[in-house]
Amino acid sequence: MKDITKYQGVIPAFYACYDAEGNISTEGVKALTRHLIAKGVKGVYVGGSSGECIYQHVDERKAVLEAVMSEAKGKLTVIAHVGCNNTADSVELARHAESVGVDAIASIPPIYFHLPEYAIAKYWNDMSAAAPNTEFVIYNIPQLAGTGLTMSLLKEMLKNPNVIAVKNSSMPTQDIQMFKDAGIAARGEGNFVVFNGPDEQFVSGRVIGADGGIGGTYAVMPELYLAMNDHINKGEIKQAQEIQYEADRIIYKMCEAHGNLYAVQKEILRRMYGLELGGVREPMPGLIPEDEAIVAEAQAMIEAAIAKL
Ligand SMILES: CC(=O)N[C@H](C=O)[C@@H](O)[C@H](O)[C@H](O)CO
Ligand SMILES: CC(=O)C(=O)O
Repeated sequence: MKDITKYQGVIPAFYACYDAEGNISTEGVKALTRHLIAKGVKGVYVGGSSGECIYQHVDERKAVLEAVMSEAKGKLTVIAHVGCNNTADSVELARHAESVGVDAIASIPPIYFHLPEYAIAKYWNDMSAAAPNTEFVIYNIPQLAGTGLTMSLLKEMLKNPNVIAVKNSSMPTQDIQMFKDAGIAARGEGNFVVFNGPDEQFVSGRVIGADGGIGGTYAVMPELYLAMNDHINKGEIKQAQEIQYEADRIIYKMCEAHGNLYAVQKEILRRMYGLELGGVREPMPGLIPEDEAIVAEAQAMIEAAIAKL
């Protein structure tokens, strides 16, 4: 039996942390890691979409993961997203992730070219072979990757015993149940995990069977997701739903800015906790002066929602 309890809970997607010049700030990475440990989250998902992985070099991604591990080892479940869109770099990151002791590696499928399933499976399995003692999480995010996880591809991947989970960011919550059923059919109850992706439906995802969630807005308001998760564990759906509605309104507010959602969230963390995590890398749009009111309003909404818990 695998130990899947380490994946059951609230796992914030880690934000890219930059200094004033836009270089990786390992100090920022460490500070954000300590901040999330203090908030009581289950783990972190490093180097995914929120980590701006597609805009970072291999060496930068290694430095980020090493800085996370220096604070998180033994305290958090660490899942390292290692996909780079070419096999060689992804394999290098997978090997590195295992060497620093992560719990799992994860990857999106190759993006841009729509490759056949056998090529996607080989891409993932090559990474997994470079981290043979590390569990593997399939990241399904069809609206951004341009390729969706099919049942035949999942079944092919389930032949690899390291494949422990799907992080599902597609919008139909029924996909969670479908992937989980297939995983359990292959591995047995308690041996396969599905993570909820869309934060806006964390409660629905958990209710239909997601074991936990990995999300891009957890780090800015972990209290809300931790409370939703606790309510769901106790069967208190109405209370969980009320917090979900608040979280969704906050997300919609943050998305009104000209600047990218991650830029908004990092600015809110700076204002609330003094965390200096920088902006976002171009071509993602940064904050502009007109975003001030939206940032302030979103921060006030977060503070009010936390105060109500
Ligand atoms: C499309 C996308 O980026 N999805 C993320 C991961 O699943 C979510 O966590 C979103 O960041 C979140 O739901 C806000 O829209
Ligand atoms: C949101 C998320 O899961 C990611 O950053 O990849």
